[in-house]
Amino acid sequence: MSSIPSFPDDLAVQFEPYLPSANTNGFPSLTLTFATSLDSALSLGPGIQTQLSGSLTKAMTHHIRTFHSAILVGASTAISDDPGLNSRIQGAKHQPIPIVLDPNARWNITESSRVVQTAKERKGRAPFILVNSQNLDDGAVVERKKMLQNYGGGYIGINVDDSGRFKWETILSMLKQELGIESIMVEGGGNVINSLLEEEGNRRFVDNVIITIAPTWLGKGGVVVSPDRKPDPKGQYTQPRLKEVKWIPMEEDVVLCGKLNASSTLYNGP
Ligand SMILES: NC(=O)c1ccc[n+]([C@@H]2O[C@H](COP(=O)([O-])OP(=O)(O)OC[C@H]3O[C@@H](n4cnc5c(N)ncnc54)[C@H](O)[C@@H]3O)[C@@H](O)[C@H]2O)c1
Ligand SMILES: Nc1nc(=O)c(N)c(NC[C@H](O)[C@H](O)[C@H](O)COP(=O)(O)O)[nH]1
Repeated sequence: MSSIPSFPDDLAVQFEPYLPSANTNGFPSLTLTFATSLDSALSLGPGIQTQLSGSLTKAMTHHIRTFHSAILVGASTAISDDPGLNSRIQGAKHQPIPIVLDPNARWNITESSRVVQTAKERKGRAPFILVNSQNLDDGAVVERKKMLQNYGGGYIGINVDDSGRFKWETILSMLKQELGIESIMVEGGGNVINSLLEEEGNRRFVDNVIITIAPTWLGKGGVVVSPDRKPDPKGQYTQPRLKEVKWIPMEEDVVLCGKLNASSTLYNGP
């Protein structure tokens, strides 16, 4: 994996207000970062890795990774992209811990997975994979866990809810308590991003948002960012709308920065 040229200082300074800061809600600071097309697609389809960022916005992503204790993706992204989940920016001073949400232990991570190779070469950290607690004793999980522990990673069991998912509240407090994680950069995919943008118990856990918008349409069938409108018990939908918005043009892309946790706009429906 080749190294990415450093991110220019005059651009880096523009992102400072959107970097993690100590959170008052007791959870790690959460940054949502992804690249999207003009039709809100992350990729051409499930399982298809699709390059959207240009070279400068790619460098921006790797620069931002160095400010986070952890980087988090869903199992389908891990399976389709075989990601490194490290920062490949020249002179990276800090590497985030990779976290993968994989309740059903679908990801067959091996010694030759890129993230493990990266950890072996000390260019990044070994991942922690979050599985449904019931799958911790599964033979394949036990083997993979042993392999990951050699490099400082592992598997962590979490109980799932009725829909087979982890609650974000549980994920975030567990990561803080067990791994000492203070900030998390969530990169995708669609399933993970949409669930974070939906309300959980009347709240959302996203603090900062940094979205790269590329000048292209991926067409129907793509993996799209479009959360379900989940009404609260009074039937109201709280529309997530960014505050303190900044648009930063970068070569052919534009990067949208904003904050989500300030009070959101109420949408009363048609
Ligand atoms: N453009 C980008 O910035 C970007 C970023 C990441 C991924 N991608 C692309 O997105 C696609 C994958 O997205 P996707 O939506 O298919 O899958 P995903 O990566 O969001 O993974 C979904 C899986 O993650 C797990 N998961 C998610 N939320 C969970 C929760 N709350 N509790 C427990 N488990 C949970 C489940 O196993 C679920 O099936 C790929 O094509 C990938 O290349 C693009
Ligand atoms: N910023 C950005 N621009 C893109 O054009 C694109 N396709 C991604 N995709 C994100 C990516 O799919 C997941 O975050 C990875 O899976 C991480 O992969 P690496 O660690 O870089 O190897 N991200």
